[in-house]
Amino acid sequence: MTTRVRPSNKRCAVIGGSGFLGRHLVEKLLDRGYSVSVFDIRQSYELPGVAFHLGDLCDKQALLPAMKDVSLVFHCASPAPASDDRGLFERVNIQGTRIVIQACIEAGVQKLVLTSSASVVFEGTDIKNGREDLPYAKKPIDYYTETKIEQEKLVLEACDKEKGLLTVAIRPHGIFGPRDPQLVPILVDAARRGKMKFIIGDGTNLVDFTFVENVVHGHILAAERLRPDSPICGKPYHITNDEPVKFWDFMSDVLVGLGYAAPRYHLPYALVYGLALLLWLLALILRPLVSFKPTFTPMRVALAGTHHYYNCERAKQDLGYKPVVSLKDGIARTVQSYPHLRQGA
Ligand SMILES: NC(=O)C1=CN([C@@H]2O[C@H](COP(=O)(O)OP(=O)(O)OC[C@H]3O[C@@H](n4cnc5c(N)ncnc54)[C@H](O)[C@@H]3O)[C@@H](O)[C@H]2O)C=CC1
Ligand SMILES: CC(C)=CCC[C@@H](C)[C@H]1CC[C@H]2C3=C(CC[C@]12C)[C@@]1(C)CCC(=O)C[C@@H]1CC3
Repeated sequence: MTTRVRPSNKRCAVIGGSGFLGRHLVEKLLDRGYSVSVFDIRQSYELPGVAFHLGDLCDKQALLPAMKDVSLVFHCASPAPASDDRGLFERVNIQGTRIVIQACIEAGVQKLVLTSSASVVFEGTDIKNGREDLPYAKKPIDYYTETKIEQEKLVLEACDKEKGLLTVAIRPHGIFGPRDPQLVPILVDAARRGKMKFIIGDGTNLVDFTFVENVVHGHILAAERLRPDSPICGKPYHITNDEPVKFWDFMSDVLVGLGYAAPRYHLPYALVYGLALLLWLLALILRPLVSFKPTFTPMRVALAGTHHYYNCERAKQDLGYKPVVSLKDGIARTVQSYPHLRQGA
């Protein structure tokens, strides 16, 4: 008779562990005494106690060694939203996630925690205090969102106590913090090119921006509370800073903190959205001839000009979640961490 070795509770794998969120998650898991395998297409750092497995998550044979003797898998890999590559999003976020689930089952993994996104319910119009029971976006605003929806459905539907795989999805929103490759660098690049003088709309729209350590905290709570008898199995959870802020106040705080001027002049939302749509279409048509990436994509304009903030009461109730870093401290720590992006640097 063969006895199956039950994977140790403190052994986990982070798919996408070389990324912004993934690396913060790995660091916190190590602090908490986990041993960690990272699976990613690239290795962006080295840390004692972390075993790197390089490969594409669409390749099950490459994934399996990273899941050996692992009881818990975090899946936080995705192509960057800015890539706007439909084929890539479908391959990685949909087909790849199916493969991740199959690999978890084959490897005897007991828990799978997906990093989804609160944007799975966002269609470009206001969301105020949105709860998890809002329907998925029927008209997702871009391919990234479209495939994040399918990815979340796949993972939550895979929750099967009989088969021994428990799943949960974390839906963060607007993650920011040290080493973020997206929000602050894109913002500073736009400011340096003189494109951050304008406020889109009246500037009163409230949005969630979530400090990365709060997102990590939500993931770890979910992983540790995920048990066959817990109410969290197969459910999505909003994880935010629980401090909705005016989009343009947040942008101004980051810009001013880095020595740039805050945006001042107002432009009508509909005009900017229309222009962004036109530019996006133009870029699509001209793609075979010239490649240019507009800074103000329809998705970014929609995010900059509408309310989108989410209620995280369910995470508080079921996970015992409470943000560990305030927005003010998060912004201060973020600004401090980018000396090379300061005005004049
Ligand atoms: N940054 C944000 O504001 C938000 C991010 N999310 C989600 O959080 C997760 C992490 O995002 P970030 O850390 O911001 O992105 P990131 O781009 O820094 O990290 C993603 C990682 O996934 C890896 N990856 C991509 N394709 C892969 C593949 N085929 N096989 C293996 N690894 C692959 C990349 O190499 C990268 O290291 C993603 O699932 C994203 O959808 C959700 C809400 C907001
Ligand atoms: C229009 C403008 C002022 C752009 C500069 C900032 C933007 C780059 C960010 C503002 C909100 C951010 C955001 C995301 C990416 C970066 C921003 C557009 C996400 C799309 C990342 C992936 C998600 O799942 C949702 C995020 C929502 C907020």
